[in-house]
Amino acid sequence: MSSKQTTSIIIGAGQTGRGFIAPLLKEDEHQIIFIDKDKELIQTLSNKEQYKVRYFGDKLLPCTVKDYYAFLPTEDFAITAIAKADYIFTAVGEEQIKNIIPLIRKSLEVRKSMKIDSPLILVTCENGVNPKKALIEADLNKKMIITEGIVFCTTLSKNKNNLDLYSEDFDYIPYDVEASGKHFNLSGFKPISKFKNLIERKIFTYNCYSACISYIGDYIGYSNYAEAANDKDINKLLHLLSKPVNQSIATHYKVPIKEQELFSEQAISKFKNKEIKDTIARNTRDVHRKLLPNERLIKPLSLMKQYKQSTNIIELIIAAALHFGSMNNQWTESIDGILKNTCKIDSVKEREKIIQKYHWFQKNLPVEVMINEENK
Ligand SMILES: NC(=O)c1ccc[n+]([C@@H]2O[C@H](COP(=O)([O-])OP(=O)(O)OC[C@H]3O[C@@H](n4cnc5c(N)ncnc54)[C@H](O)[C@@H]3O)[C@@H](O)[C@H]2O)c1
Ligand SMILES: O=P(O)(O)OC[C@@H](O)[C@@H](O)[C@H](O)[C@H](O)CO
Repeated sequence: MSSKQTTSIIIGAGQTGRGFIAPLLKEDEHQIIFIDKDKELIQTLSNKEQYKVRYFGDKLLPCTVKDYYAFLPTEDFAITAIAKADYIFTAVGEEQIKNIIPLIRKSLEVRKSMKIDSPLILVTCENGVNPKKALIEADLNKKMIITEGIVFCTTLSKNKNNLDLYSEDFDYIPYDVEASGKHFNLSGFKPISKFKNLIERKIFTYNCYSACISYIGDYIGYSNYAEAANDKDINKLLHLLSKPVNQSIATHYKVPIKEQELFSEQAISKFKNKEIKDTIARNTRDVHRKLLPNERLIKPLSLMKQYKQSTNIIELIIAAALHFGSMNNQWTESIDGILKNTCKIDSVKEREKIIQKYHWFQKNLPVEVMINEENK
């Protein structure tokens, strides 16, 4: 296909795949092949032959990504390309990982028939505490190296019809070196030991705050994410939320409190940065996923309980997420049913506490009043 040294497949040619992972892979070394289930996107990528990634604040020169191929997962070219590849990076969303298994299985069979002995390396680049789980359960780790990366970088596309994107200037993806069993010889990828701790801290700090900003921001009426993050009441909430988040995370993951506080401050200052034109809509997406027990809201709640921290504010954010789901017709069950069956909160008393706050949102109570209630 090409004379470049390394063939790298990016499954998921959306914001992160196209705008963050592709520019990280050095153009002169990597033959990039995008695989995406969106037919229109694949057609546009193939027709336009190149696109630009600009950087928030416009202080850096844009990067042009070109000389790539783009296929649908159903095309034979996709199977052959994966069969011959060195690396696969996924950026499809954690819940979509299970759907790429048949494609990878077929490709591994073809790889075997081609007698390619070198190991195929897959790095998930998804938000979530265990994105590789479905791949391991499908036993794919016996035939390839599977590891996880963390995406700290925000990358946004304007709309579906425009390939160009805006991204933060982030030059690496931390990856789990223990799971991969080796250091990759890849610039842009940084080996991390005790990776599970870092990915969990990231989801329970950064993404927990992002849920606070976006679900409360949506309730107040914001559509611009940074504007919501700078709102006076949301700031107060972030301040109140960060205390139990930092205490419980520092204790649970055995990191110095100062280190966790710095991590937390970095998250808040990123989200308040008005140069990053993020939207409330992108951050509120998939509310059901965000309410799962191992996710950004329920897991911090259980850590706070475990380490005897105040749970008032996180309960309020959970209530805001439930309210968002109701307003957007996301539930077929009662709120109690969601708390019991999706969030897996067994205690009736605890569910009642959250439902009471959910009613505050249903009654349109001002956020300031809710904060005062919580601080009584
Ligand atoms: N965009 C960001 O700023 C950002 C930041 C941190 C983490 N992430 C994470 O990166 C991942 C991707 O997010 P995104 O923002 O790029 O989403 P996105 O919706 O922009 O892109 C996802 C792409 O994956 C494709 N896709 C979905 N299922 C597929 C499948 N089964 N086979 C092939 N293609 C499939 C979609 O068609 C889409 O083009 C998510 O896990 C997200 O949480 C994104
Ligand atoms: O991508 P999601 O839907 O899991 O979460 C939305 C945001 O919280 C997320 O994309 C953050 O902006 C990103 O993880 C940077 O911290």
